[in-house]
Amino acid sequence: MIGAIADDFTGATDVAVALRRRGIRTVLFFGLPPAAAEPPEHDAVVIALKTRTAARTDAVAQSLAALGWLRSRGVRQVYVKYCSTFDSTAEGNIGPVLDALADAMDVPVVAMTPSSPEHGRTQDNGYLFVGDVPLGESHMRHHPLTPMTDSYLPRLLEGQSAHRAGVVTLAQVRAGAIGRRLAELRAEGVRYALVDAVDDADLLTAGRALADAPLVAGAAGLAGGLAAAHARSGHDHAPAPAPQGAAAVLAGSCSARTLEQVAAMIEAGRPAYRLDALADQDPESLARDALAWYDTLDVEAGAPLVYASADPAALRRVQGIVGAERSAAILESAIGRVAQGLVERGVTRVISAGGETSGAVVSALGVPGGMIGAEAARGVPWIHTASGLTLLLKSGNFGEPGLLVESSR
Ligand SMILES: Nc1ncnc2c1ncn2[C@@H]1O[C@H](COP(=O)(O)OP(=O)(O)O)[C@@H](O)[C@H]1O
Ligand SMILES: O=C(O)[C@@H](O)C(=O)COP(=O)(O)O
Repeated sequence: MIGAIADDFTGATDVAVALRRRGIRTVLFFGLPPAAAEPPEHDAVVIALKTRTAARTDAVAQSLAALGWLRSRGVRQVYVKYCSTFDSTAEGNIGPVLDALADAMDVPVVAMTPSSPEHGRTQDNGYLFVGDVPLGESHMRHHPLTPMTDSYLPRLLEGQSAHRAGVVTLAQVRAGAIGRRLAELRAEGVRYALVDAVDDADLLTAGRALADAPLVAGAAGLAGGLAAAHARSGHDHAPAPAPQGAAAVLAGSCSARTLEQVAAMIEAGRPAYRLDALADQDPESLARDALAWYDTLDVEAGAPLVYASADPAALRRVQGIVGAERSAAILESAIGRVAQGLVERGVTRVISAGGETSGAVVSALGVPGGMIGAEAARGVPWIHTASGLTLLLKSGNFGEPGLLVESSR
């Protein structure tokens, strides 16, 4: 059985659906599952944590607790899911969490890659690319919480870890030499092996080579490679019907793709309300005003959008005046409260854009987990919860420009 520990909620849905696509029955928990949790029959568990930007000690403690839960359930392989754009700060948590898990599991070498070619993320010679652009020159340099300005993965990881990092080159991957290279790195005392992968075939090769590794890390791409190696069936599941019910969209991502999707909602004439942390720094009153606006809407107007998303210039202005962490915390808290208010008013389909934002929404709604349903976009599945709510937690950069409009019809 595979057990994945994801550092944010959208990443968790992304890795869960990568497993499910290969016929692996996957249960998703938001937060640490209770000790006595009895999920339906499954082959994989994904535990969604909100540790990407948490304090280090907290991120490590939560990840170790998740490891303990997974081990108590007999998990054979642990997968640490981080972002395909390696989102983290210099004080970030990818290194410390991996250090702690590898120590706890006594694993000498951990292979990993953020490569996810279907989303345009590829790793070559240890450098991460977003499309044709090195990560540090991509739009990720403007991220509100984890601006990425370096593209060389071993340096990024070593900056956060007590251990050294090396590369398994594309030539070694394609020559079937991953195992040999891992043994070499281990002999040199290098703990982390960043595996080059520029297409899906490379990820399948890596998945086969790592099928028995106790601890592996990366984005959803390599999890898909491992899933293929463990697959119950080689086929995608038949698409389930898209959910129905009153919908609302909440957007807190400032990623380039989300900005396009927010603009598409506004262009489509959907009612849209902007949460402005410059005008009001009290999450409670921000949310109260947004809900008062919602109460005036005509149901015929279509599913509404409540958003904080801002372009890089507007974001810099807010962060300069209110502070980056403070403005993010205010807006996440406000969006969580809006989500609660919307559900109290009868919304049953909650669509949320952004990883941190989705964590805030799901936590405010108190949803313990769910089953993975149809994909509204690649890596963006509907999540069916026991309470009857359906959730779409969209990674900031995922989905076509029309995704928010279409999923909320
Ligand atoms: N206008 C804004 N000013 C300051 N921070 C913002 C603004 N809009 C959103 N944020 C914050 O930016 C962060 C975006 O992160 P996240 O939701 O993870 O998006 P992504 O998936 O694109 O990384 C959130 O913490 C959110 O509250
Ligand atoms: O790996 C990815 O790109 C996603 O699964 C993911 O983690 C995205 O995070 P957010 O952009 O913060 O939603």
